[in-house]
Amino acid sequence: MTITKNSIANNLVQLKEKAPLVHNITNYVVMNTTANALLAIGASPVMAHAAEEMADMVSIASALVLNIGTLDNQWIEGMLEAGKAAKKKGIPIILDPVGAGATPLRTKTCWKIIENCSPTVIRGNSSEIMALINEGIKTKGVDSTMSTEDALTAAKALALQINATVVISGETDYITDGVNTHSIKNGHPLMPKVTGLGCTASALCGAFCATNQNTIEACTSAMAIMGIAGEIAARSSNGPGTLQLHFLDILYNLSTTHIEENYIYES
Ligand SMILES: Nc1ncnc2c1ncn2[C@@H]1O[C@H](COP(=O)(O)OP(=O)(O)OP(=O)(O)O)[C@@H](O)[C@H]1O
Ligand SMILES: Cc1ncsc1CCO
Ligand SMILES: [Mg+2]
Repeated sequence: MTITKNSIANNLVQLKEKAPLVHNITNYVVMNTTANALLAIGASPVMAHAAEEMADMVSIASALVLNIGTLDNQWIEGMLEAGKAAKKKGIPIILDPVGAGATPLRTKTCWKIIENCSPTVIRGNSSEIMALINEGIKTKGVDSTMSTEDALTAAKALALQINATVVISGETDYITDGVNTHSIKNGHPLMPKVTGLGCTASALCGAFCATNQNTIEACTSAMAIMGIAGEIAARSSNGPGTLQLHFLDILYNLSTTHIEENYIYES
């Protein structure tokens, strides 16, 4: 099945109409930029991680994003509490496996979350996704050293193994449930020079999944909009600093025409 420009544009309209509350347990580096990106797209962000308030916060949220970027034991406890509550409530859970493959704690924690909370979506870069199913892969901190083409076989296997949608970001983004795969060729090489745009992509997957139960279409919409906004923002940016600012403004102002004129998709 093809995911058309029209469905991307409709998903964006639907998101803005519903303005879903997205609960994020995310890292210190990106909390501010992620919250701003969610506001710019039309969602409502909250960042909260205390285990004691997870059930209450999840009870009012429409999606949960678990990002292990600056994890510690208390945060892991909060993520598991939130994940279990979200599963019980039936809202989508997005896992961002930041730095999986860089240290054993990160890879082990991802699997603990997968086993206890069965996430709806995993969104990571190529090294992180490969490391989840191959212990031999070493991630360079939080950055990828591989192409998304290299990681696609691993992504499909992971998706089938855990019954989730897997999204790999990079020059080409792939969105797969193990059987059907969609690819987005939008984006700009300056994007990985801004920290946390991957974390933003995961949060946008959360916002789109909150308002569209077709997970693969929701994630394709999120990745297309990330890429289109990044590409347009890069046209007026001299480097990562201005790109970060322009990205937020373009995200806020993104129109159906922007999507129609720039969407680059392959199935
Ligand atoms: N070489 C590239 N060309 C075009 N777009 C890119 C490129 N690399 C990354 N992107 C885009 O940048 C965004 C972030 O993806 P990236 O793979 O850098 O995430 P990440 O490694 O998890 O980042 P972070 O950990 O800093 O959050 C995605 O929307 C992706 O499509
Ligand atoms: C740089 C960095 N380190 C831990 S989390 C993070 C943000 C991008 O993933
Ligand atoms: Mg990342």
